[in-house]
Amino acid sequence: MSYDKELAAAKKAASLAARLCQKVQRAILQSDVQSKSDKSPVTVADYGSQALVSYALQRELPSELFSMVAEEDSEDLCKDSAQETLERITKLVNDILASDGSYSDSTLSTDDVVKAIDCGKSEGGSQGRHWVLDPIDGTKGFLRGDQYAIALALLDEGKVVLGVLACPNLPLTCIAGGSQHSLPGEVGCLFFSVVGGGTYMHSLDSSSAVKVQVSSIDNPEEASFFESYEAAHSMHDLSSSIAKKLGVKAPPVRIDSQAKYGALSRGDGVIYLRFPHKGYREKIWDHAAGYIVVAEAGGVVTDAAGNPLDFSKGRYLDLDTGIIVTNPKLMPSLLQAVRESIEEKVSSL
Ligand SMILES: Nc1ncnc2c1ncn2[C@@H]1O[C@H](COP(=O)(O)O)[C@@H](OP(=O)(O)O)[C@H]1O
Ligand SMILES: [Mg+2]
Ligand SMILES: [Mg+2]
Ligand SMILES: [Mg+2]
Repeated sequence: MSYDKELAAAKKAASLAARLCQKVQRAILQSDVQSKSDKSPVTVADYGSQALVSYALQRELPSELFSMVAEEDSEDLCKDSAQETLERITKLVNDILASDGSYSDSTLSTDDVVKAIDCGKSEGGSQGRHWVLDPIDGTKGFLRGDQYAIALALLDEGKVVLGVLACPNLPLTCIAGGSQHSLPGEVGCLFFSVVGGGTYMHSLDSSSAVKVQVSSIDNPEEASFFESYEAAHSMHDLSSSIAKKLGVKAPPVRIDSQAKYGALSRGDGVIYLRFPHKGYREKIWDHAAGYIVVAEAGGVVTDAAGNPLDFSKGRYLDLDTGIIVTNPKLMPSLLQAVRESIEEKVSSL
């Protein structure tokens, strides 16, 4: 099956959203940031990005039934106290569309923006097609001026068939061994994959793509690994014990967001370890696009027990303890190190 028009629509939608995020990140205001009910941050750019992607996908693919599973909703925006914020988001969305020259026949009202955001309330599942969107993955990184991603994927009958990952602050050249702060040189990458078609990357400012592949390193001593910058999102002590067992020598490369999947897909590092603290449930939008970008570049993504990720169960991923990513050669020894480290952690409690 061809997903050409869906891919073109997804790339356009994610690129527009990336432009909005870049504009906000350059001049973030205190009033642009709110706290959600789970205490996590959300900004005008998260909402604006979600509205833009939703709107652009529906304009680009008018004949398709539209279903989207996305992180944000308009509940907090529809409170009286948020009217100004909603107006600011609406202006941002219209400004980006105007500067791009897209859809010049229409200007969005605040109601249109709320509707576009709330198109993301689908439950997903194993039947039909569903877009999966994280409008800003790594909002904490975005607020620090570090890495973040606009992550958009398409589920078809429960399988991820397409993914686009826009990473506005990711250098075009290798980041392993360095920090996530932008090195001199060009930043802003867009990764895209369609099932069976490989993974490609280009600069956010051009469309000339190169095919990327995960690293083929099979000696852990030469491997470097990625993990969350935020210790609250992943247990750094557990990943350190796994890395030690494997014989990894390099220190962890800590960066925010699914930019980790993008960087791994082009061989910047060989391993990504994610072990949330007890009780956390992973959402599909935090992994769908990253998963296919890595899988189509030849990598393997599983839970801590080695099971493939199942995106067909609704808004959450049901999985065993954590997510691990590497190339096929390293996976068996990584799984063993994970198993042993988890057993040691459990027996020390
Ligand atoms: N306690 C927690 N444990 C694990 N992940 C968490 C978490 N709290 C938030 N997250 C998720 O971690 C994502 C960021 O991942 P990373 O640590 O790789 O940058 C967040 O995405 P958002 O920024 O889209 O909300 C959020 O979904
Ligand atoms: Mg969030
Ligand atoms: Mg996220
Ligand atoms: Mg997000």
